Amino acid sequence: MKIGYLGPEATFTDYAARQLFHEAERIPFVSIPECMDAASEGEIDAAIVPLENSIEGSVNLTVDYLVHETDLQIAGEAIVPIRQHLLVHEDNLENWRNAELICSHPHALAQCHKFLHKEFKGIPHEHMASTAAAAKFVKDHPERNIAAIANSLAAQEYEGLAMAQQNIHDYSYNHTVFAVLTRPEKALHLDKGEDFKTSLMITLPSDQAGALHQVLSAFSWRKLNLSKIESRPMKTGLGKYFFIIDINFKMDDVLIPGAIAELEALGCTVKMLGSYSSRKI
Ligand SMILES: O=C(O)C(=O)Cc1ccccc1
Repeated sequence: MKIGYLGPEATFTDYAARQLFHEAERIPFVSIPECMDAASEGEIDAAIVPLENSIEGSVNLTVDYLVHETDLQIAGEAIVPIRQHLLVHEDNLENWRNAELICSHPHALAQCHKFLHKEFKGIPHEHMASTAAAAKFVKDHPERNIAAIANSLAAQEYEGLAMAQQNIHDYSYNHTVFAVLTRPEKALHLDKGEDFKTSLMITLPSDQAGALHQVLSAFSWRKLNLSKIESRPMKTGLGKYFFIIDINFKMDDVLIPGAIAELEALGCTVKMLGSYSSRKI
């Protein structure tokens, strides 16, 4: 089995992939869209990508690409604790406080905002495609006093890096949800998690007073508990949004199909994004 992930080696996504698929061939991709395209085109069996973070919220690139650009479905999710560290080239270890540039994935930089504000006020940040891409960049440029924010796996994998500061994330409860995405027809066996979820993308009929209220009541009177409701721009004009709704319930024959039929009768369009189990790793 071939599993694609946001690379290079030693990203948090790679860590999630290693935990979820012990035997699989893991293939790194330089960006989330490239990884998802490879899954859509059948080059890989599944794509693992970050979906949501407890500090920063949804990974919009993943959500938008999933909804607008692919027909992939969520086959499972894994919740991973995130610990961020400051990595420098070992030649610069003594001098890490004078680093002239801090690079990482935008979410990692945001998760360490207080630390960066305290230790590196006024020092520029450079956004990279992933934390491990930043770690590799620092490893490849020993002549520059620069630092990466990345995980301990990256500190081990990229020889020449040293951990200047450990656990620099601002909040101890820092978790990311990684999604396993597959083509709809692909049956993928994943170890069952503790919880089940069903995710829907819903667009409301335009200019109808109380439409969102009616949508929510379709779930409410069926006692379908929602764990997320989020709006994202349709990208077709200002003020046009769709909703992502997560139901804490596995797809069944009665309740969820009934709710979907009710929403469609209200004039909503509904797209199933997946019904899957959620695991903590
Ligand atoms: O960049 C990585 O390592 C990723 O896997 C994406 C990410 C970035 C920050 C927190 C969690 C996941």
